[in-house]
Amino acid sequence: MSITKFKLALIQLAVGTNKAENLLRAGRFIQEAAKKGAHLVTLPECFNSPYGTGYFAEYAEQLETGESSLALSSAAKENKIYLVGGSIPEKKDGKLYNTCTVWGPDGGLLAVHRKVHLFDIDIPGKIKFQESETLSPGNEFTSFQMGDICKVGVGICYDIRFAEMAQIYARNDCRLLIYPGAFNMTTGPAHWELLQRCRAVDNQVYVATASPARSESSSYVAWGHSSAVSPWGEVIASTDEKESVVYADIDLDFLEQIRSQIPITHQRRPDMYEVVQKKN
Ligand SMILES: NC(=O)CCC(=O)C(=O)O
Repeated sequence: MSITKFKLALIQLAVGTNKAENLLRAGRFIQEAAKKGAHLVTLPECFNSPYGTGYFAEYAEQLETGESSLALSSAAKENKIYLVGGSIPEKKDGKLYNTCTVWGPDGGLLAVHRKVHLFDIDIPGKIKFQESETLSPGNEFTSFQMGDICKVGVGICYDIRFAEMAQIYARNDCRLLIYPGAFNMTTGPAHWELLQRCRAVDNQVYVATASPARSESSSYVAWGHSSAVSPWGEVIASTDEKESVVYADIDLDFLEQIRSQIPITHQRRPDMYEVVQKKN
């Protein structure tokens, strides 16, 4: 019989300018989460580097040889967990990406997600951010199979705003969507929880986010509030802005119950509308 319940840990890491220290801290929290029974652990967006276009080139690594990949692979293996490695600035073929790697309990690389939707916004007097000044977008959807438990879809931060991507993951059998992310002090209070609850209710899936902890002295001040939301749209675990680990119990029987009670999957009208996946 396959497992239908497991513990998810979301590490809201205090990320600083010292990469080695970021990796060490992440390793310690991963170990703590595994000891507390987490089967799947997630780090935040840009967990090895401060988040900002001025930092990406300096902190970027190649996935095959980088110290962050090595640290994540070892942490997954030593703690026998599935690990969504937040994201890091990646250098590949002369370009930079915002990239999430996923590791299995044997330390093997299970999936690579390069942020598909770059965070380019301009809210006058509040925040202007242009990831595309230095980063290139990824061009693939990314999911991974967590043993025989469930399939998990991966997006990075701004990706959560694109409902079609979540719909495609759900249609492809993902029951949990994970978004390492770093919303800010303008869009965070307005949209962070709302978007997670929307993606969860629309698709009847669990949705989880992991943010860096807030640092008022950073050039980009993160909102924090790493959370998990159930397919009912309820926030089942969350935190404030400080460094912490959020634990959530994922219950796939509950998810199936909701899907059978409100069977929207079978009630769609493809004769009237359709979301089409054009790439893998
Ligand atoms: N790092 C990001 O993609 C930030 C996204 C964000 O803050 C938003 O409002 O969307």
